[in-house]
Amino acid sequence: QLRLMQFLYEMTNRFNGSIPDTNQYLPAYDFIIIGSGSGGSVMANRLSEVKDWKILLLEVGDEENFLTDVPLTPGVTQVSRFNWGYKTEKQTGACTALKGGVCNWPKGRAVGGTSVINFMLYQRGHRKDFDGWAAAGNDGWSYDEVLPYFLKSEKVDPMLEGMEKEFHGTNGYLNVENARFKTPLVDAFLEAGKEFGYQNSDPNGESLVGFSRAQATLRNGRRCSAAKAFIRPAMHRTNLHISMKSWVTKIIVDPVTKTATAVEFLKNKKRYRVRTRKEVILSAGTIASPQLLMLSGIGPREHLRNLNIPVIQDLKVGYNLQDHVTFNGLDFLVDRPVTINERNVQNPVHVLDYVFRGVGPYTIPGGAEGLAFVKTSNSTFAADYPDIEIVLGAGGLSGDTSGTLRNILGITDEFYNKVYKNIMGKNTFELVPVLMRPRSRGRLSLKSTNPFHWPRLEPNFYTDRNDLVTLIEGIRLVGQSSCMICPLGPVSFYFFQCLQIAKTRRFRELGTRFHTAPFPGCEIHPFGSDEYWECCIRKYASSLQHQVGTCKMGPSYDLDAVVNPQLQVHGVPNLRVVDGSVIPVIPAAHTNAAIFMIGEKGADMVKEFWKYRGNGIS
Ligand SMILES: Cc1cc2nc3c(=O)[nH]c(=O)nc-3n(C[C@H](O)[C@H](O)[C@H](O)COP(=O)(O)OP(=O)(O)OC[C@H]3O[C@@H](n4cnc5c(N)ncnc54)[C@H](O)[C@@H]3O)c2cc1C
Repeated sequence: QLRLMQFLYEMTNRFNGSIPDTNQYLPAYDFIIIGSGSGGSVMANRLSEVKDWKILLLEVGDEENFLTDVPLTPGVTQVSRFNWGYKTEKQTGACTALKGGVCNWPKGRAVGGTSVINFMLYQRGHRKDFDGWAAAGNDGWSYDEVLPYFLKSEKVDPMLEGMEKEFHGTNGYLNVENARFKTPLVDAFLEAGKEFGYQNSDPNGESLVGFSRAQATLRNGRRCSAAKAFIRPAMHRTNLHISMKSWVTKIIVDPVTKTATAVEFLKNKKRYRVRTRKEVILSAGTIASPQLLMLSGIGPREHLRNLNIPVIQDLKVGYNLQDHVTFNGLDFLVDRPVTINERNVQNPVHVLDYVFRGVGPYTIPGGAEGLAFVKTSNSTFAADYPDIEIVLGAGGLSGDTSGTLRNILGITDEFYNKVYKNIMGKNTFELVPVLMRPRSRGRLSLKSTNPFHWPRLEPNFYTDRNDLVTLIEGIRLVGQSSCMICPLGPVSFYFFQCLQIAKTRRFRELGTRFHTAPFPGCEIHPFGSDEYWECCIRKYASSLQHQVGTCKMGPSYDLDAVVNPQLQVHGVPNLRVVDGSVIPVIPAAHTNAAIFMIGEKGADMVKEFWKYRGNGIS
């Protein structure tokens, strides 16, 4: 089956052409873009629209392949060369029972960056998220000001379920669809929402709160990565040079003028230095962008001095690290074969459906079928401002017979065998609560001056205890309620606290039961008590891989800011950062959509900036 898929992929590529990879460089380019992830790919496309500008795009990785295309199985890509494979430092209170006692932080290494290995969910966040950015002094970043850029990048499927039309774009490069298959679970999930008094909403519409089908970056049932969306349409422009397998080791900044002047990189063991006439655009992502800044002398003075790096600009690079934590492993058994597991999708009919028609279970993005944005009783936010997301996964951990999902999460075989072995291969699905508004902040710093060493990653999950309490509330919504008396009334949010999704009518009809095998190491606590869930979270909860914030955007009076609202590095002319690292506060959303938006807006800012300067837009 895989060979057939590969053959067809290669045929398609031969027809569409591979991305041209340059080995010949001009001495200078107008713009040098470092990293072709979601932010960098949009920049490469939009800046090369200006025919007079010469653009160089440098990327460590290479082209995606037929395996990365399959929406259902992104886990497979994480055991491939497409993953940087970062791991955090050991934390005292998080990921303690995962492999090596660390959290896995996969990141994409490819043209298209992390959008080549991610779970493809497309979702922007709440109006208040962006209004909050603007209120912190980031002029131009309020919801009303960023919405046009979300719409600009998007090409929505006109058949999108529950779509609020005015919140979707139709002429962009990035395709957004629902999966071309659904299990009965997603209808049960939407019905559960209604039973709780929630609307079935468009997760990118006016109100974020509610239950919905997942929207995803898919094109005709296949992954629509940043490379497919933004690089392929631009790859034959003569003013855009793309260089793959090119590892940037340093940005050259003049120590006197503090201006970014060139970029150094390594390709095929050869070292290159290429100059910029206008700007270096740093889009290497939340981990590599701050690392490169610090290696280039831009970062916290004391930290750089300790490593003998000459300090060019003292900025709080690497602070403000934020992420969404999530608790996997809440599996539910059902009597009927309505779930997706590795065994039942191997049916050749499903494979052929996917290969020839782009339909069937293989089109479900990462197995995620539904999303709910809800508010817990722990929240002090306004009623329409959710603090927990619940993702409906059409399969459970017990269906992970190959071990791929376990591997991503960093779950040990010992844990798996104790909790899931006796239900392995049975019909299960999972409900995954995600903490949407984390208050804990982590830090990224250098371990050495070697650009090929991973930096030190310290997420500091749950250092603000409120995060833990909210996540426990999230678990109670889906798994095990402690509520005895429901304060029934018009405010459905309170009512919701006392119910569990799996006990609603449609789920009951499917014969849904919560799998209650206790998690090893936590049996000492009464099952379902706060102490029990706290223990489970600290040992086994992991990340949804939404790390952002390490080159925080903020005005000049914000002492923690690294870039200004124009995305220019404070005090360093000709250097901008355009990727997830600039996000000041993580939105209540899967982060990719916001980063495409940042790319679109960043490109317009660059065009506007150079309009009235030499060799601007003609
Ligand atoms: C497993 C996983 C699942 C996810 N699922 C979702 C989801 O369902 N929905 C969602 O919205 N978000 C999801 N995300 C998050 C989302 O994909 C990322 O936030 C987003 O893609 C990051 O974009 P970026 O441009 O900031 O960085 P990236 O896309 O990571 O791009 C950075 C690029 O820079 C390159 N690079 C790094 N260092 C160098 C260097 N020194 N020289 C040259 N190039 C370099 C990298 O190889 C990479 O291509 C997921 C992430 C992961 C890891």
